Amino acid sequence: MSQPTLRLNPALDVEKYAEIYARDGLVQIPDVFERPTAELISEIMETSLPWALTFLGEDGRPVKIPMEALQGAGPDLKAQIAALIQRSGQQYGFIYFNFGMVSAYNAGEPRANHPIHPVTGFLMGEEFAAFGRKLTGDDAISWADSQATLYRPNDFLGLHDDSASDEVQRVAAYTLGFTSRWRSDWGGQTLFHDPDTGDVTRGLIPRWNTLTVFRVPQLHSVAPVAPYANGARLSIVGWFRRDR
Ligand SMILES: O=C(O)CCC(=O)C(=O)O
Ligand SMILES: [Fe+2]
Repeated sequence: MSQPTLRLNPALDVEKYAEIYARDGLVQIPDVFERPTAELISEIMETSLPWALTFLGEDGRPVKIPMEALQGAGPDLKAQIAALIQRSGQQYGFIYFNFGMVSAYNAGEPRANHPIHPVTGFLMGEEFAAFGRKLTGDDAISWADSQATLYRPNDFLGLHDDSASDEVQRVAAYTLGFTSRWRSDWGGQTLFHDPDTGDVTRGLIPRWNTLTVFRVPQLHSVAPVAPYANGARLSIVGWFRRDR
């Protein structure tokens, strides 16, 4: 069977979406890939990524625990997670599964010919950067980084604004949704917060084959996935960047 071409859906009306981005600093683009391409990426995410549980550690750095190590994990991990949840009420915190696509791509892991690498390469490449420039109007965008994320019931990403640093210069955040079935009371929405009132100005349900792009810095979070959610929230997330 021949592989579908990795490219954005040629039918996308980028000018139309650029107007929305300029007006709102946030735009959602459905059918971002042609269906066979989206199905291929979905299948890779559902079946073959070596996920690691990641959460913000006490020292402010992410802790990462490979999925297979979780089976045998004992009370120590449970205590670490309980402490993270406790801290997240006072300060920034998160817990979800991830797979760092760019570092894996550069290191040839989990193996050199893993099917996710062409996806990472596509997102790092010129077609996606050019799309980012056209969409945001920022000509300095030179590439996009990426990580795959999986949220189970109770996973969350606390309030933050994606502020850039000198080494990591973020123009806009993007998420590529690959959640195929979601109920609107299952949580997991990407939430945008009014900094003055705390009201949620937008709450975007997890979707499939949908690209969301938003200007940063901008306050946002991922709502905790409901304990009774019957599924996982899958996406690829990253930033259009101007460093490099
Ligand atoms: O998954 C999302 O909807 C947002 C992710 C995000 O905000 C981040 O990774 O910084
Ligand atoms: Fe973010």
